[in-house]
Amino acid sequence: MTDLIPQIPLTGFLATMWEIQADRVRKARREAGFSELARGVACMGPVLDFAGALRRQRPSGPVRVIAEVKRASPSKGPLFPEAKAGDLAARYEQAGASALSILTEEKYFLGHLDDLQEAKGQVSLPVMRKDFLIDPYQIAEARLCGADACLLIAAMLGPSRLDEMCVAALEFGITTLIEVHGEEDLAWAAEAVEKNRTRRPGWLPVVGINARNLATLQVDKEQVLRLGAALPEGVVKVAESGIRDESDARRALAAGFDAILVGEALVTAADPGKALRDLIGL
Ligand SMILES: O=P(O)(O)OC[C@@H](O)[C@@H](O)c1c[nH]c2ccccc12
Repeated sequence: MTDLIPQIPLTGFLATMWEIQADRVRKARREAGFSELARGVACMGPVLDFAGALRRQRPSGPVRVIAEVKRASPSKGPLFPEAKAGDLAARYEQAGASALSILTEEKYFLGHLDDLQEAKGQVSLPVMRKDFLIDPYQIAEARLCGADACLLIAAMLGPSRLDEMCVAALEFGITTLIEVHGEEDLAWAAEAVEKNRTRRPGWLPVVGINARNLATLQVDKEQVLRLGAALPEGVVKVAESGIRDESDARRALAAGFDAILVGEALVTAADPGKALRDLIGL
């Protein structure tokens, strides 16, 4: 897969982001080719079990939280621009996070791949690269920077590219969090999950429902609860975006989600560790 053209028509923020990512991949490839990266990946140690860390063992168990390092967002602007990824990651771990999400997108989220490496060096939790990944090259990059998992946005990739990215992730030994927002991309995700299960029996899929539509950046919290019920069986279910307090977390749990992904409410709190502890109810 060397072409960097969207497989499906993209609008709004997703279209803008595709162009930015395609540029980044072209530039990065000039510095280090794909085969060079793949060789590096082959020398990496084992990954941590991101999916297993999120699955709730009993229905009454505490909510699993993926705590996010996010300096800024396209909708709100700067949130915690001076955040140190390693420090924040360590505070999240101490406060009881089950896994971490590290935004590596530079232009709108003020993240960097170095943040991933820095966070990974400070914690023993599974860490996910959160970005708008469009090419297997970026999955190899994630793995080389210590990621145990990476985000795949179904509405950005379309069905066949999503599947190709899943194959690359399996190859590089990294877990995927497949993110959906609506019914169409949910169907693509379900298809990709089924194919991957055939490729790797026993593979535990992780699917996230994002309350935010990434083309328009609008949030619809009810949509998450509705679509949660439509997720296939045997999938680790993650509710993403707009979760601010314990009542939001409780609603996600009641709707059958295993885990929640929280960024803004933590990074904008005076004490992110305390905000996380309150959310988990420890
Ligand atoms: O900051 P919030 O509202 O708690 O949301 C976190 C996370 O869900 C959000 O950052 C996110 C979800 N999907 C994404 C895709 C790309 C970038 C960011 C995201």
